[in-house]
Amino acid sequence: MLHDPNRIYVFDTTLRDGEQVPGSQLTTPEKLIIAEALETLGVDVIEAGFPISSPGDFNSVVEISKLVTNPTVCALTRANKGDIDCAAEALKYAKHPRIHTGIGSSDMHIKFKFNSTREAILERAVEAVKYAKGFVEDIEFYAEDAGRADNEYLARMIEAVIAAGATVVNIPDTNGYCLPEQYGAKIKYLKENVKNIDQAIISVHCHNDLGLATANSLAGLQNGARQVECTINGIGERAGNTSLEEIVMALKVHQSLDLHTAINTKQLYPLSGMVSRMMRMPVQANKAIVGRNAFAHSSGIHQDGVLKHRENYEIMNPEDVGIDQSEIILTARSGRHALKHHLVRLGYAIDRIDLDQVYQRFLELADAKKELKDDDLLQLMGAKAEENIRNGLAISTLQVTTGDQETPVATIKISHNGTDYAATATGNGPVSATIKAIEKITGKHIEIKEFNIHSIHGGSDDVSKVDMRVVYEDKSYMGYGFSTDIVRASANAYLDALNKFIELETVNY
Ligand SMILES: CC(=O)SCCNC(=O)CCNC(=O)[C@H](O)C(C)(C)COP(=O)(O)OP(=O)(O)OC[C@H]1O[C@@H](n2cnc3c(N)ncnc32)[C@H](O)[C@@H]1OP(=O)(O)O
Ligand SMILES: CC(C)C(=O)C(=O)O
Repeated sequence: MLHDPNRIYVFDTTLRDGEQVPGSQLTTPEKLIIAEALETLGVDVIEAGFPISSPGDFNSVVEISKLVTNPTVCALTRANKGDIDCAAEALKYAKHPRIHTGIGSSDMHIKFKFNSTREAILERAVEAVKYAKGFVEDIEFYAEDAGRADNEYLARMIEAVIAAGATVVNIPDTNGYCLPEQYGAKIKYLKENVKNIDQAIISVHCHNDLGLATANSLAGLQNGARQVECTINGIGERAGNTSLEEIVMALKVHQSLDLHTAINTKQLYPLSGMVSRMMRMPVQANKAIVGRNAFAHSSGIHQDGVLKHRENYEIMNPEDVGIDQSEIILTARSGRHALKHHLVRLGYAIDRIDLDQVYQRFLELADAKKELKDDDLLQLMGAKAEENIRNGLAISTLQVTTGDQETPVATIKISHNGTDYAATATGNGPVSATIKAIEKITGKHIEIKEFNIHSIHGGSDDVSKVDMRVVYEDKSYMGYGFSTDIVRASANAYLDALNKFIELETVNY
């Protein structure tokens, strides 16, 4: 029945089981956006809803059926005629419709949910499949709570529903009860003991109550299941479902399993963000594959390892899941390699930096601030330029007079190797006077190509950040400066750029 015996069909139930999460209900237009993205992702089946549950859900199944082309559109029902009639009606525009019907299979459910017997429930299961078969060809049967069901009874039920026309048989671990070995053994048992099992695809549908949903689904696939039911970000009833991104990437990373899906993995991260925003379900930072920290390294030994060879600490390429690149986060646990990496990225000539000196001051700031961003580093480098950058130029004093009735004049003292060098210049404003005074000291013609002033937090007493791009001998250099005084911030930015290229022996004092 399957063309490729190693192909795993991905059945996405974000819009049905995922949407059962309290507070995550979606409108039909929102569901359509997600359904379209799921089609682009390459899922094989979209479980679009439970049509009998509400007019809104019915309408969503209708609209998704009209919208998508390639994936099968599936609608959930209980094992009764009313639900099945309603699902069939909702699916009437689907190019590939599937009805997903079923009933409890564990003694717990049979006794305490249905107050019934094994035989009576088996009969209802068969009747439901036969009835659904009257509407569509593709019928999936779910044996709810199969994780806790007796295997021998479960096998009888599965054999009977396949004989009645089920094309897919879903073996849900509804309560996330099983251990991977137990769940794998259950699928193996069905493969070996259901006579007509080759006439249907076995599907795994695992919940995450013990954090084992992905492991259990994998165990099921390794034992012969060929469809996996999952949700984006693993959302779903209680602790959630198998996470689509985890199962897909586990199969991709472990090529030796020789099982593959048709998922375009580069869509995983963008879709995770879309679902999280629309369903108001934040993704935990350490969530595998799509969490904020999944490709972020913050401790020095790991950062050094990643910078030397990414695979030292990454088993996947972030680009494969749609994340641009791994991140090296600067914290007090970072080492010199990570610090150096960021300084080089920001344009500092590392051979001119006293790294040990900068590192000590970096640690003090990181202990206080937890995580350092680019602006923190730039400020750190600008604040004590002379100590940070070997033979760097730094402002000792700056005196500026300006006003609308007088020509702006700047007198600046720049220190170098413990000696101050002074110059005075006029300009058409206080910044231009200051830059000209610095030019007099260096004796270089340096063109300023870009010059931006930002306030960091807002407010007139704020710290200003200046970024400046200068060109010298046909090369561009960025400089950054910080100060509560915008003239001084501008001078700091200019000197920061100069410190990246100017040869100090040639400075014209
Ligand atoms: C494991 C899962 O995730 S299953 C899917 C769960 N999702 C949902 O329940 C969301 C949608 N549900 C709903 O909108 C509503 O529960 C409805 C419309 C389905 C039913 O609403 P109500 O008719 O008011 O019944 P209610 O939900 O209170 O109780 C469920 C009834 O369905 C029966 N039932 C439960 N599962 C099945 C089944 N698979 N097949 C047949 N009957 C079932 C229960 O025994 C109970 O019947 P009873 O009234 O004879 O005791
Ligand atoms: C309806 C079935 C497939 C289900 O969601 C479960 O058993 O968890």
